[in-house]
Amino acid sequence: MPNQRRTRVKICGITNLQDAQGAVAAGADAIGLVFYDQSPRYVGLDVAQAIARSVGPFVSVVALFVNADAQTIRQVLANVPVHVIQFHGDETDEFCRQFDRPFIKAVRMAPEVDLATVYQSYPNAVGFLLDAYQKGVPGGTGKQFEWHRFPFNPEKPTVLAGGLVPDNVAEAVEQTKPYAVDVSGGVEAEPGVKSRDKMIAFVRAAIGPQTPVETTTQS
Ligand SMILES: O=C(O)c1ccccc1NCC(=O)[C@H](O)[C@H](O)COP(=O)(O)O
Repeated sequence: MPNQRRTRVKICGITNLQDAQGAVAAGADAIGLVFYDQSPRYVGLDVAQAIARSVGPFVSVVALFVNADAQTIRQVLANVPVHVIQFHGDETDEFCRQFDRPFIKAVRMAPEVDLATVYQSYPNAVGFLLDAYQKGVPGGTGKQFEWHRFPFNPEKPTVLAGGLVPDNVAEAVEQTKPYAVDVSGGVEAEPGVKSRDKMIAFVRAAIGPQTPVETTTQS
Protein backbone atom coordinates (compact mmCIF):
# COMPACT_ATOMS: atom_id res chain seq x y z
CA MET A 1 0.00 0.00 0.00
CA PRO A 2 1.50 3.37 -0.93
CA ASN A 3 1.82 6.16 1.62
CA GLN A 4 -1.29 8.26 1.27
CA ARG A 5 -0.22 11.02 3.61
CA ARG A 6 2.61 11.90 5.95
CA THR A 7 4.39 9.30 8.02
CA ARG A 8 2.61 8.68 11.31
CA VAL A 9 4.41 8.64 14.64
CA LYS A 10 3.84 6.12 17.41
CA ILE A 11 5.44 6.67 20.79
CA CYS A 12 5.67 3.34 22.54
CA GLY A 13 6.18 2.41 26.18
CA ILE A 14 4.06 5.11 27.79
CA THR A 15 3.85 4.33 31.51
CA ASN A 16 2.17 7.36 33.08
CA LEU A 17 -0.36 10.11 32.43
CA GLN A 18 2.21 12.89 32.19
CA ASP A 19 4.09 11.13 29.41
CA ALA A 20 0.83 10.36 27.62
CA GLN A 21 -0.06 14.05 27.63
CA GLY A 22 3.44 14.92 26.47
CA ALA A 23 3.20 12.48 23.57
CA VAL A 24 -0.17 13.87 22.49
CA ALA A 25 1.03 17.46 22.84
CA ALA A 26 4.10 16.65 20.75
CA GLY A 27 1.81 15.42 17.96
CA ALA A 28 2.01 11.63 18.23
CA ASP A 29 -0.61 9.75 16.21
CA ALA A 30 -0.48 6.72 18.47
CA ILE A 31 0.80 5.63 21.84
CA GLY A 32 1.89 2.15 22.84
CA LEU A 33 1.18 0.42 26.16
CA VAL A 34 3.46 -2.49 27.01
CA PHE A 35 1.72 -5.44 28.72
CA TYR A 36 4.89 -7.45 29.11
CA ASP A 37 5.89 -7.69 32.72
CA GLN A 38 9.61 -8.07 32.09
CA SER A 39 9.81 -4.67 30.43
CA PRO A 40 10.77 -1.49 32.32
CA ARG A 41 7.81 0.01 30.41
CA TYR A 42 5.23 -2.44 31.71
CA VAL A 43 1.89 -0.95 32.71
CA GLY A 44 -0.78 -2.55 34.85
CA LEU A 45 -4.48 -2.47 34.03
CA ASP A 46 -5.50 0.54 36.11
CA VAL A 47 -2.74 2.82 34.87
CA ALA A 48 -3.24 1.62 31.29
CA GLN A 49 -6.94 2.37 31.50
CA ALA A 50 -6.31 5.89 32.81
CA ILE A 51 -3.71 6.57 30.11
CA ALA A 52 -5.89 5.26 27.30
CA ARG A 53 -8.85 7.32 28.43
CA SER A 54 -6.72 10.46 28.61
CA VAL A 55 -5.43 10.72 25.05
CA GLY A 56 -8.57 11.88 23.29
CA PRO A 57 -10.57 10.42 20.41
CA PHE A 58 -8.10 10.80 17.57
CA VAL A 59 -4.99 9.26 19.07
CA SER A 60 -4.72 5.51 18.62
CA VAL A 61 -4.00 3.32 21.61
CA VAL A 62 -1.87 0.29 20.79
CA ALA A 63 -1.59 -2.59 23.28
CA LEU A 64 1.58 -4.61 23.02
CA PHE A 65 1.93 -8.24 24.09
CA VAL A 66 4.74 -10.79 24.02
CA ASN A 67 3.42 -14.37 23.97
CA ALA A 68 0.66 -13.50 26.44
CA ASP A 69 -2.14 -15.99 26.93
CA ALA A 70 -5.55 -15.27 25.43
CA GLN A 71 -7.17 -14.70 28.81
CA THR A 72 -4.67 -11.99 29.73
CA ILE A 73 -5.27 -10.24 26.42
CA ARG A 74 -9.04 -10.45 26.81
CA GLN A 75 -8.80 -8.96 30.27
CA VAL A 76 -6.86 -5.98 28.92
CA LEU A 77 -9.32 -5.50 26.05
CA ALA A 78 -12.25 -5.62 28.47
CA ASN A 79 -10.79 -2.84 30.60
CA VAL A 80 -8.72 -0.60 28.36
CA PRO A 81 -9.96 1.20 25.22
CA VAL A 82 -7.50 -0.33 22.76
CA HIS A 83 -7.66 0.41 19.02
CA VAL A 84 -4.93 -1.91 17.78
CA ILE A 85 -3.04 -4.88 19.24
CA GLN A 86 0.68 -5.27 18.54
CA PHE A 87 2.01 -8.82 18.90
CA HIS A 88 5.73 -8.97 19.60
CA GLY A 89 6.25 -12.67 20.23
CA ASP A 90 5.78 -15.94 18.38
CA GLU A 91 2.00 -15.63 18.09
CA THR A 92 0.44 -17.17 14.96
CA ASP A 93 -2.03 -15.44 12.67
CA GLU A 94 -4.75 -17.72 14.00
CA PHE A 95 -3.99 -16.72 17.58
CA CYS A 96 -3.80 -12.99 16.76
CA ARG A 97 -7.08 -12.87 14.84
CA GLN A 98 -9.25 -14.34 17.61
CA PHE A 99 -9.61 -11.02 19.50
CA ASP A 100 -11.72 -9.35 16.84
CA ARG A 101 -9.46 -6.28 17.00
CA PRO A 102 -7.10 -4.96 14.29
CA PHE A 103 -3.62 -6.26 14.90
CA ILE A 104 -0.06 -5.50 13.85
CA LYS A 105 2.60 -8.20 13.86
CA ALA A 106 6.05 -7.11 14.97
CA VAL A 107 8.91 -8.71 13.09
CA ARG A 108 12.39 -8.81 14.57
CA MET A 109 14.72 -8.45 11.62
CA ALA A 110 17.15 -11.32 12.19
CA PRO A 111 19.43 -11.92 9.19
CA GLU A 112 17.44 -14.95 7.98
CA VAL A 113 14.03 -13.23 8.01
CA ASP A 114 12.27 -13.32 4.64
CA LEU A 115 9.59 -10.64 4.73
CA ALA A 116 7.56 -12.05 1.84
CA THR A 117 7.09 -15.26 3.81
CA VAL A 118 6.25 -13.38 7.00
CA TYR A 119 3.66 -11.20 5.27
CA GLN A 120 2.05 -14.30 3.76
CA SER A 121 1.93 -15.97 7.15
CA TYR A 122 -0.19 -13.17 8.65
CA PRO A 123 -3.01 -12.58 6.16
CA ASN A 124 -5.19 -11.05 8.89
CA ALA A 125 -2.67 -8.49 10.09
CA VAL A 126 -3.58 -4.88 9.31
CA GLY A 127 0.10 -4.02 9.26
CA PHE A 128 3.59 -4.94 10.33
CA LEU A 129 6.23 -3.35 12.54
CA LEU A 130 9.84 -4.07 11.68
CA ASP A 131 12.19 -3.90 14.63
CA ALA A 132 15.82 -4.73 15.35
CA TYR A 133 16.77 -8.27 16.31
CA GLN A 134 18.72 -8.90 19.48
CA LYS A 135 18.92 -12.45 20.79
CA GLY A 136 16.75 -12.97 23.86
CA VAL A 137 15.26 -9.44 23.81
CA PRO A 138 11.74 -9.19 22.37
CA GLY A 139 11.78 -5.43 21.78
CA GLY A 140 12.73 -2.00 23.01
CA THR A 141 16.39 -2.78 22.28
CA GLY A 142 17.44 0.71 21.22
CA LYS A 143 19.18 -0.97 18.27
CA GLN A 144 18.72 -0.33 14.54
CA PHE A 145 18.45 -2.88 11.76
CA GLU A 146 19.72 -2.23 8.25
CA TRP A 147 17.23 0.22 6.80
CA HIS A 148 17.92 -1.01 3.27
CA ARG A 149 15.97 -4.15 4.29
CA PHE A 150 12.80 -2.09 4.78
CA PRO A 151 10.45 -3.03 1.90
CA PHE A 152 9.77 -0.60 -0.90
CA ASN A 153 6.02 -0.14 -1.38
CA PRO A 154 4.92 -2.95 0.96
CA GLU A 155 1.53 -4.57 0.50
CA LYS A 156 0.42 -3.56 4.00
CA PRO A 157 1.17 -0.53 6.21
CA THR A 158 4.63 -1.12 7.63
CA VAL A 159 6.14 0.63 10.62
CA LEU A 160 9.84 1.29 11.08
CA ALA A 161 11.14 0.74 14.63
CA GLY A 162 14.40 0.14 16.41
CA GLY A 163 16.99 2.60 17.60
CA LEU A 164 15.22 5.68 16.30
CA VAL A 165 16.10 9.00 17.97
CA PRO A 166 15.42 12.66 17.15
CA ASP A 167 18.77 12.85 15.33
CA ASN A 168 18.26 9.94 12.94
CA VAL A 169 14.51 9.77 12.34
CA ALA A 170 14.41 12.27 9.46
CA GLU A 171 17.05 10.27 7.60
CA ALA A 172 15.18 7.06 8.43
CA VAL A 173 11.93 8.42 6.99
CA GLU A 174 13.70 9.72 3.90
CA GLN A 175 15.35 6.35 3.24
CA THR A 176 12.48 3.98 4.03
CA LYS A 177 9.30 6.02 3.50
CA PRO A 178 7.45 4.03 6.17
CA TYR A 179 3.76 4.16 6.99
CA ALA A 180 4.84 5.11 10.51
CA VAL A 181 7.84 5.31 12.79
CA ASP A 182 7.84 3.86 16.27
CA VAL A 183 10.10 5.00 19.10
CA SER A 184 10.54 4.08 22.70
CA GLY A 185 14.02 4.35 24.22
CA GLY A 186 15.01 7.17 21.89
CA VAL A 187 12.65 9.61 23.60
CA GLU A 188 13.27 8.51 27.17
CA ALA A 189 14.90 10.46 30.00
CA GLU A 190 15.42 7.13 31.80
CA PRO A 191 14.01 3.62 31.25
CA GLY A 192 10.22 3.87 31.41
CA VAL A 193 10.09 7.67 31.63
CA LYS A 194 9.79 9.87 28.56
CA SER A 195 11.44 13.23 27.96
CA ARG A 196 8.96 15.84 26.76
CA ASP A 197 11.69 17.71 24.85
CA LYS A 198 12.83 14.54 23.10
CA MET A 199 9.26 13.65 22.12
CA ILE A 200 8.76 17.11 20.60
CA ALA A 201 12.10 16.94 18.80
CA PHE A 202 11.33 13.45 17.51
CA VAL A 203 7.91 14.30 16.07
CA ARG A 204 9.26 17.48 14.48
CA ALA A 205 12.13 15.61 12.89
CA ALA A 206 9.89 12.75 11.73
CA ILE A 207 7.15 14.74 10.03
CA GLY A 208 8.74 18.10 9.36
CA PRO A 209 8.48 21.68 10.52
CA GLN A 210 4.73 21.90 9.97
CA THR A 211 4.22 19.71 13.03
CA PRO A 212 1.40 21.18 15.10
CA VAL A 213 3.30 21.12 18.37
CA GLU A 214 1.37 22.21 21.43
CA THR A 215 3.31 23.28 24.43
CA THR A 216 0.52 23.43 26.98
CA THR A 217 -0.63 20.51 29.05
CA GLN A 218 -4.11 19.25 28.23
CA SER A 219 -6.55 18.75 31.06
O1 LIG B 1 9.61 -1.39 24.89
C1 LIG B 1 9.77 -2.47 25.45
O2 LIG B 1 10.26 -2.57 26.59
C2 LIG B 1 9.38 -3.74 24.76
C3 LIG B 1 9.53 -4.93 25.43
C4 LIG B 1 9.17 -6.10 24.80
C5 LIG B 1 8.67 -6.09 23.53
C6 LIG B 1 8.53 -4.89 22.86
C7 LIG B 1 8.89 -3.72 23.47
N1 LIG B 1 8.79 -2.52 22.79
C8 LIG B 1 8.25 -2.54 21.48
C9 LIG B 1 8.25 -1.35 20.69
O3 LIG B 1 7.34 -1.14 19.93
C10 LIG B 1 9.43 -0.45 20.70
O4 LIG B 1 8.99 0.82 20.44
C11 LIG B 1 10.36 -0.87 19.62
O5 LIG B 1 10.84 -2.14 19.99
C12 LIG B 1 11.51 0.11 19.44
O6 LIG B 1 12.18 0.31 20.66
P1 LIG B 1 13.40 1.34 20.72
O7 LIG B 1 14.52 0.75 19.93
O8 LIG B 1 13.71 1.47 22.17
O9 LIG B 1 12.90 2.64 20.14
